[in-house]
Amino acid sequence: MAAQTDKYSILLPTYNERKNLPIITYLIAKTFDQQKLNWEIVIVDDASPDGTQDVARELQKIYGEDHILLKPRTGKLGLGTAYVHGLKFCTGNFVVIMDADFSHHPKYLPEFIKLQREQNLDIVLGTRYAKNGGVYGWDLKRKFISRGANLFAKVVLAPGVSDVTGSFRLYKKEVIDTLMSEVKSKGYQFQMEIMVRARAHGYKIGEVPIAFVDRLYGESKLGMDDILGYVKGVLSLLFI
Ligand SMILES: Nc1nc2c(ncn2[C@@H]2O[C@H](COP(=O)(O)OP(=O)(O)O[C@H]3O[C@H](CO)[C@@H](O)[C@H](O)[C@@H]3O)[C@@H](O)[C@H]2O)c(=O)[nH]1
Ligand SMILES: [Mg+2]
Repeated sequence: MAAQTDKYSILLPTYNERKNLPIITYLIAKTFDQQKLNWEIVIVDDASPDGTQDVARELQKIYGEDHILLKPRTGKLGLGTAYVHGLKFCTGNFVVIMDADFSHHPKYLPEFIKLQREQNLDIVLGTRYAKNGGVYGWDLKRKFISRGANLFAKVVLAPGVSDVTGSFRLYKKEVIDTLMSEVKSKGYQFQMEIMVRARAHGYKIGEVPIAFVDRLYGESKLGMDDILGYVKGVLSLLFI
């Protein structure tokens, strides 16, 4: 049931997203305003040298400090802890986690919300690996690693979802609070661990196919250590 008091907190971790932040904010604001839904964006910026925080402060003037919350940290402390930090400031009863670089396009948000409401889901995840989903802009190596990571987790842990490493997700607030308090990993296996724990809780999960488009500039820092960390992470979850 859709409640008048529903509020959506969009948790946006940023590192050098000065160019992307204004447009992504505009599209998120437009989406929620059109649907007459309460929203806020919680920006967790890790002292980006490109001036992302100056842009965030400008956006606060335009949209209001009740809509744009800036919760910076003093250095680049990583994505996993950025979520933990940002979550403390979310006041909505739903939390959306997404990237700020347009790999996760706001155009999918209405579908996430609709599906959640229809089935009273605990989690809705964006999947690249179901019909009508996809990945664009990655080289073969990164595609292979991502597919391999998902297949490995599927075979070993049977998480029951088609994309365990993606991070475009909508959660009920109490659900993400619970999961975050349990999750141990901080690296690339973070998203996977969340889904495995969600399954262990028996949470109701739905999927929306998304096209993941890689950012135009910069490159991923994914390396051999991350891959080994991921494999260890999957195996360590065998006995939760
Ligand atoms: N605050 C903060 N934000 C960060 C940091 N590192 C990255 N970010 C922000 O987190 C988002 C994702 O970072 P990317 O560097 O663009 O990640 P990616 O390589 O495209 O990886 C994506 O796909 C993976 C799965 O295939 C996902 O696991 C990952 O979360 C992300 O969605 C962006 O909004 C970026 O600005 C950090 O240390 N601190
Ligand atoms: Mg990216």
